[in-house]
This record gives sequence, structure tokens and C-alpha cells, in this order.
Amino acid sequence: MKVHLLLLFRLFREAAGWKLGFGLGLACLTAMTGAALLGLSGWFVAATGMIGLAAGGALAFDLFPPSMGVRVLALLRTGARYSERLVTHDATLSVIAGLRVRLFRALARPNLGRALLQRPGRMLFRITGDLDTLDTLYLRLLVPVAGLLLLSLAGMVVLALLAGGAGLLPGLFLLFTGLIMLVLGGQGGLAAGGLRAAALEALRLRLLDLVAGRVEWRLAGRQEQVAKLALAAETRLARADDRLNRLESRLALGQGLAGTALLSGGVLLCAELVDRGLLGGAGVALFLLILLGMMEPLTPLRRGAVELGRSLRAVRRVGDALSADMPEAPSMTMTPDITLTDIQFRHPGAVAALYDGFNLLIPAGQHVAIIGDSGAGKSSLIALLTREVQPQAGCVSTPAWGLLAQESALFQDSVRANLLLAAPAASDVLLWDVLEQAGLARVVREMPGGLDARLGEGGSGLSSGQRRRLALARFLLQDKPLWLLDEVTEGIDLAVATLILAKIKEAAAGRTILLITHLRREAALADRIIRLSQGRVIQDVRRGDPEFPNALLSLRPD
Ligand SMILES: Nc1ncnc2c1ncn2[C@@H]1O[C@H](COP(=O)(O)OP(=O)(O)OP(=O)(O)O)[C@@H](O)[C@H]1O
Repeated sequence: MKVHLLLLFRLFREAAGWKLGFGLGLACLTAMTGAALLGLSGWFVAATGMIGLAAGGALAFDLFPPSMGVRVLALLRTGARYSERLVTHDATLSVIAGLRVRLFRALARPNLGRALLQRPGRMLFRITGDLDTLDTLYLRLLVPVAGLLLLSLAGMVVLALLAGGAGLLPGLFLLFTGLIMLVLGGQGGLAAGGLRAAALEALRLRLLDLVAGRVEWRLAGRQEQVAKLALAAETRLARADDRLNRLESRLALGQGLAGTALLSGGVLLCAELVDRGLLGGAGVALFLLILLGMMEPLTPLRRGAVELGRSLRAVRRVGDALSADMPEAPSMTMTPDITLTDIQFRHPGAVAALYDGFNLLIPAGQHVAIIGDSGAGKSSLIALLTREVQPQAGCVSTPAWGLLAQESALFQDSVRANLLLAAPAASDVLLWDVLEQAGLARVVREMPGGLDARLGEGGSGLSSGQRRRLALARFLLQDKPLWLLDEVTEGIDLAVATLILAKIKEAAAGRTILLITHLRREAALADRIIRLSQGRVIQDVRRGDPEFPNALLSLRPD
């Protein structure tokens, strides 16, 4: 935890160090001017009232300095409060935005991203809920703690000047109250905050399941049960919220009692000091109002204390992901040929290694089909080449690659934005050209807005064949020396499949192509066929070899 906190503070400092410091300074200035304003105004009102009563006193009392002081302090406080809100929130939002990118990058690292994808709800929660919670660290903890410390110390100095050693007591009492609040709030909030985070995560997950699988749930007659699970998560969330609210109410009660005790003690102390002739009537007003002002940071601190548990949990979870030790494999290099040397690879959680001393060389420009029964290791080979996973030992080297998979992600955005993902600087002429090549130009031209027509989630609004063509158009935009094709025409009708394969063949000259397939029509593009079984090469034939046609014939016909 300590390591994670230090890491996050370092990232906070790197992202917006001076703004965070400036915001902290402004917050302290706001608290100090607030207390000083309250004290000075109280003293001024009391002093003028008392002098008004005393015959001839008004003539001797110079109103100008205190009234000027009140005005200056009021202006300073207003300006400081406004700037503090601007600076602290701006700093926090920019830190969180930067952290979101870093966290996303960290989660996208090989292996870690894969592991988390098995629990996508958790991944979503890390990037959203956990990160948003981190703003409390600065806004609701660091800022009020700094304000309370500074105000207590400054208050101790001023009150000690007014009332001697006894003036130190209120400041010490306030520091003690703040500490108790943090400890009690942190302890109580840890369990309830944990329950809240878990319940919220479960609720999101259940709701996503319910919406995404509504047809299947309905057909299986299980909609009610899943809805009940979502309701149960919501009930847990409400219960956790209730616990947190109760905790905050108890802390508010404690704060109220502590404030009353402090003021009552202050009144008694003032009475004693007045008796001894150490404090005048206006001094009493000054003393008591400064006391009131000193309590101001307790309220934000109370809220921060309740959130402490939740914040620390977020620190641990975000810190875990950010600091996960994932060595950037020195074994991954870029070369014109594809070379895999002495690869040892075991999927996380698998009992045995899939690849054990695996070697493969595919010279630049070769077109290779990888075939084999289900589970032979074809997709894992692509995952190794694309660095989606890292081998435990051995060396992988490839040229720069583009990947066309069976299911390519399309986004809820315009056709243009979906295409530009592959080539951000591509002109409209180029976009229409690849759409034409993929046989989709006419369809897009007829859509309202053309290239600006918006697609729904996952490319909805297009038929599945049209989605595959759009994915192909995007793929064609990438001018990469190596094309990796993962069962690209699996499950689509012959017309679209023929078009896709023809386009790939047309653009294949001069590139290395590695495709994995169960289909004869796809393997027919290759001039070399490699058959895998249980992570080993059991057949390696080239066009012209007598075995080549048999290897093709062993595949599923179109
Ligand atoms: N993420 C994973 N965790 C654990 N084991 C895995 C994982 N992914 C694949 N495997 C296992 O590794 C082996 C090879 O899987 P892979 O997906 O590479 O096979 P494939 O040849 O592509 O199969 P298919 O033709 O069905 O797509 C299988 O036994 C599979 O169960």
C-alpha cells in the first residue's frame, strides 16, 4: 500500500505538481483569511460597540485600519476561494485524465489485459469508478488536512499571544479531533466502502449481462433470475450506502459535540482571562470567533474521512495495475522475416506448456497458411506474433504487422472515424478507394451522411457481411509488410468471402502473409501450408510438393 501511495503521489506530482501545490496554498490561504475575517469582524463590531458606550471613546478610536482590514480580508477570501476551486479541480481532473491513459496502457499489456478481459466488469470499474475515487485523495483529504494543520498552528500562535499558554489548548484539541475523525472514519469506511465498491461492480456487471443477453435470457426463461441477481446487488449497494451515511452522521454528531465543547471551553477560558484582567471585551469576541473559524476544515475532512476506506482500496487496485511487473520482453524484435526460436509458452493457468521448444522461420514475402485441428495452437501463434501474449522463454521477431480477425471491433461512431483508426491522416479519396475495393462504397454512399453516417454499437446498422467488408476496408488502409489473417472468411457467404479473398490476393504481392484457417478457399491463397498439432509442426509443405494438394483437400470445402 505504501509503495502504491508513493507511486500515485509521484504520478500526481509529475502530471500537475505545481498546480497541486498552488491549489494547496490557495486552500490554506482561504482557511486562514476566513478565520482572520471572522475574528477581526467580531473584534471590530465588539470594539466599536463598547467604545460607543464609553463617553468620548469614539473620538479616540481609529476606525480606518480595522474596517480596511475587514475589506481586504473579505476580498482576499473571496478571490482565494474562487481560485482555489478552479485550480484544485483543474489539477485533479488533469491528473485523473492522465492516469486514465496510463492505466489503460498498463491494462493493455500482454497477459495482464488478457487476464482482466476474463472479468471485463472489473476492468471497466478500474478505469472508471476506481480512478474517479482517487480525486478524493487530494480534494477531500490532503487539502482539508493541510488546512486544518495550518489553521490549528496559526490559531495556537494568535491565541497564545492573546491568552498566554492556555491559548495553545484549542489548537491541540482541534488537531486531536481531526485525527480521531480520520481514524474512526477510515476504519468504519474501509469495510463499508469495500462492500459498496463490490456491490457497484456486481450491479454494473449484472445489468450489462441483462441488457446484452436479453434475448438469450428470455428464450431460456431466466430473465427473472438474472433480474433478481441485479436487484440483490442493488440492495447490497443500498445497504453499503446506508452504512456509510450512518457513519457520516455519527461523525457529524461527534464534530458538532467537539465544536460545542471547544466553544464552551473557550467561553470558560475567556471568562477566567477577563477575570484576571488579561483579556478585554473585544478580545473575547476575537478569541471566540477565531475559534469558530479554526473549525472550518473539519467539515470537508469529515467527508474525506468517510471516503478514506474507498480511496485506499482504489489506490491499491489502481496501484496494482500500474506497478504490475511486466518485463517488456527483450526477446521481441522487428525483422523482415518471421522467426520464432526456442519458444516456451504456457497459457496462464494452463497445466502444461502449449509450445515447448517451438521453432519456425517464414522468410519475407512468403504466403503461409497455418492449419490444424481445433486446439492445435493456431490462435496462440497469432497471439505470440502480435505480442498479445509473451513467451516464457525464446525469441519472437516479425516485421510490422496488420491483423484482420474474424470479429473486428467496429465502434459507435461515423464510418469515417471507424476507417481513420487504421490511418488517421487518410484523405476522403483514399477512404472511398478502400471502400470501393471492399465492395462497400455503394452502400456507404446511400447512407445518410455518407462517410459521416453514424454506426451503432459494434457496427449495428450494417448487415454482418457489410461489417466484415468495412473491417476489410479498414484493414486495406494499413500498409504493413506482414498481414496476419485469422479465419477471415469463416461464417460468411461465398460472395463476400470470394470478394475479401480476391482483394487480399490482389494486395498480397510483396507482403508476407500468415493466415490461420480451417477453410480450403483461404488456404488456397498460400504457397506454403504448415499443419500444427498440440503446439508442434507435423506437416510443412510448399506449392509444387506432391502433398500440397492433399493438405488443401483435408480442409473444409467452401
Ligand atoms: N487464455 C487461455 N488460457 C488457457 N488456455 C488457453 C487459452 N487460450 C487457449 N488456450 C488453450 O491453448 C490451446 C491452443 O488454443 P488455440 O486457441 O491456440 O487453438 P486453435 O488452434 O486456434 O483452436 P481453434 O481452431 O479452435 O481456434 C488449447 O488447448 C486451448 O484450450
